[in-house]
Amino acid sequence: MPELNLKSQHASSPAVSPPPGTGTGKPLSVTDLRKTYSGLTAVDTVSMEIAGGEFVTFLGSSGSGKTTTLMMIAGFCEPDSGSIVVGGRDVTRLAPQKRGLGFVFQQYLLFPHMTVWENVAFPLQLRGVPKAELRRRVGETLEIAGLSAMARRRPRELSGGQQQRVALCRALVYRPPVILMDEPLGALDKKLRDQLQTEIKRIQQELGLTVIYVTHDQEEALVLSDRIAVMRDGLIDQFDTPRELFERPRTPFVADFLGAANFLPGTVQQQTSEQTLVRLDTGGLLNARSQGGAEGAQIRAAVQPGRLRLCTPGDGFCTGTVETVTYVGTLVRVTVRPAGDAATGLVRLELPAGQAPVIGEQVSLTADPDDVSVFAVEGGG
Ligand SMILES: Nc1ncnc2c1ncn2[C@@H]1O[C@H](COP(=O)(O)OP(=O)(O)OP(=O)(O)O)[C@@H](O)[C@H]1O
Repeated sequence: MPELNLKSQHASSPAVSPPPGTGTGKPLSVTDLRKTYSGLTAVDTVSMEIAGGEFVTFLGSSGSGKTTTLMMIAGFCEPDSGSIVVGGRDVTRLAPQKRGLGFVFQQYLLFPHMTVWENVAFPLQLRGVPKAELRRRVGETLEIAGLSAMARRRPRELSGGQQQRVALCRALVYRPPVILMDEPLGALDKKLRDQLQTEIKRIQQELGLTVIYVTHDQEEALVLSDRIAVMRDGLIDQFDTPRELFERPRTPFVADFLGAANFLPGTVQQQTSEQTLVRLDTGGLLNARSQGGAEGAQIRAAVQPGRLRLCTPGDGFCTGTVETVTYVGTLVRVTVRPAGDAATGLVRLELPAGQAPVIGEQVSLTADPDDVSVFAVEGGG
């Protein structure tokens, strides 16, 4: 893929000058959106406010309601109730083509008999854009996506990644106020995905687009998004920045889905307004910043593998024996069998490779209270 020099252009003049009033993404708000399919609730009162120019991702496991929510915003699926407002205009009952939104799906849906140029020009022709204007816009859009040299090719003469970029161009070319993308990189291999993620993010920032993106890939969501809505069973568990989701997960599901957290069982020993002191089932004491409930309440303390550290014996909240050590580039993944409680299970750590312990070594573990979240155990006092 040709390296685009959008960064340097960004400071002075954007690579594409957005037509007045249409180039920058518009805000979007969704209120109490709900959809059921013969008794099954696919989306359950989803509400959110998205700012103009924001990149928002719906992240969740299969069947959590991501696509249904996106399709309701797009207009391809009628909500049972709720409303959708784009740039101050209520579009809830409008046909998809009247909402003026752009779409990019996993299937590229390019016209096979048309060239790249013709595919990208198509939405402008539909809208009756004058020829000179059309030529300028198609040319600019292809350039942004690094496709100018391929304008005369047909889709079958392109790689999967190139075809997906054409699909992206087709959505970008008429500068919609919001672009909706449903797993657009789902069919591509990892390397191409990484490349295109960078391209999508760069173009989005360059043009100030509002993007709503659907994926079940946590890493992709973290790389691309200003904010992520983590969905489960048709509801948004948490809608926050990647950092907040990672550092302050509000539910065990978010802690687990975002970072494959360790969950350590214990009881609240002392609760102050600032901290929770937890007596772990393994015997040690662990401080957490978040609220854990009344003293004696059963909880689970969640901490991400990358936030655990090795420490000198006696300083940590738990000791244990190293069971596995796996090198992953500059990091090492370590599992530790904690002493004191067989039910706690293995604790997973991610350490800089230079700090790797050896299998069989006795280690002590510690964590900063800011990195520990505490969740009540349902029915647990
Ligand atoms: N047309 C339909 N008819 C009946 N049930 C549907 C229909 N579309 C979706 N569902 C159901 O609604 C729920 C949410 O589906 P949805 O496709 O929104 O989930 P998703 O999070 O996008 O999943 P995936 O990642 O697998 O695409 C699922 O239980 C699904 O089976």
